[in-house]
Amino acid sequence: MRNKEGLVDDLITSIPGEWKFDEQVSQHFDTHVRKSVPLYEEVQKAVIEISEWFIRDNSVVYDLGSSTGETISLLLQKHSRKKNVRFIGVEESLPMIEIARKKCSSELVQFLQQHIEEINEFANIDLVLSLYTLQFLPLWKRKKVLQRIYNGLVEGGAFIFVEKIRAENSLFEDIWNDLYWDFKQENGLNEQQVIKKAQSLRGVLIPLSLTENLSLLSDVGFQCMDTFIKWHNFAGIIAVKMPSKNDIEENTYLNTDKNNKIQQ
Ligand SMILES: C[S@@+](CC[C@H](N)C(=O)[O-])C[C@H]1O[C@@H](n2cnc3c(N)ncnc32)[C@H](O)[C@@H]1O
Repeated sequence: MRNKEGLVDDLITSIPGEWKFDEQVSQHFDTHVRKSVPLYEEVQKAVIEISEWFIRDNSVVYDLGSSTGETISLLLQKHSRKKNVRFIGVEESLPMIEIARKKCSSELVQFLQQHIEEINEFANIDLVLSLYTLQFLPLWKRKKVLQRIYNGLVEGGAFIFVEKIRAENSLFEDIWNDLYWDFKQENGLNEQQVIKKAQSLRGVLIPLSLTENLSLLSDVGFQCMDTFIKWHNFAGIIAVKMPSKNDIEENTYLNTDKNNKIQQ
């Protein structure tokens, strides 16, 4: 049975270790993701709500791994009254982008068919999102991408990402996995499909624990982070770029200078 193609959902097939977001997956992605990712809609809703704190007129927003454009279409609606907010979806799969372009037809939205790790520089960004996507990057690329995100954010800008995670302890790893498989079956996937999907993701989806994700963020410079959602082996994290110490010192100096002038 090894290396045999099998159904991972009623209309999606895959081979062990070869999960891909190809034409077939893209066509059925919006239904498949709701069957296989817990709290998918609640997470979208939470991210859209949090975005209010970071998006204003003229903001630039990136969605890394934008798939069928679900998040960007919700952001477009939410911020429609603001002026000139630009949304950039980065996505390697062309079939995904074709669906996303139909869902989000607005001159404010741009979808780039590109590998996230090939974006060498982000600049002056207010908000970067990456939902269920960094987990697909090999570990050695993940930190580089996070560093570029941190460098490209304006001070006060945020990075929000959601990932499948490993438990901190093997006891919980067992419980979370069993509950996750129950969740999938309660949503209509059968046992064979659940096993086939797990096989197809081998070596493709590489989760880190919550602590490992937080320490990667801290390694690249983020000092202000929190978890905004957690369901067993899934977590949503927000990290905000704070002004650097040098900038604070510079501001203090400027303020002191200003104060001196006022006193003179
Ligand atoms: C699970 S889906 C993301 C779901 C989407 N963010 C949402 O909330 O509906 C992962 C997406 O990331 C894309 N992707 C994976 N690795 C990528 C990479 N290195 N560069 C660009 N896109 C990537 C896949 O093609 C896929 O569409």
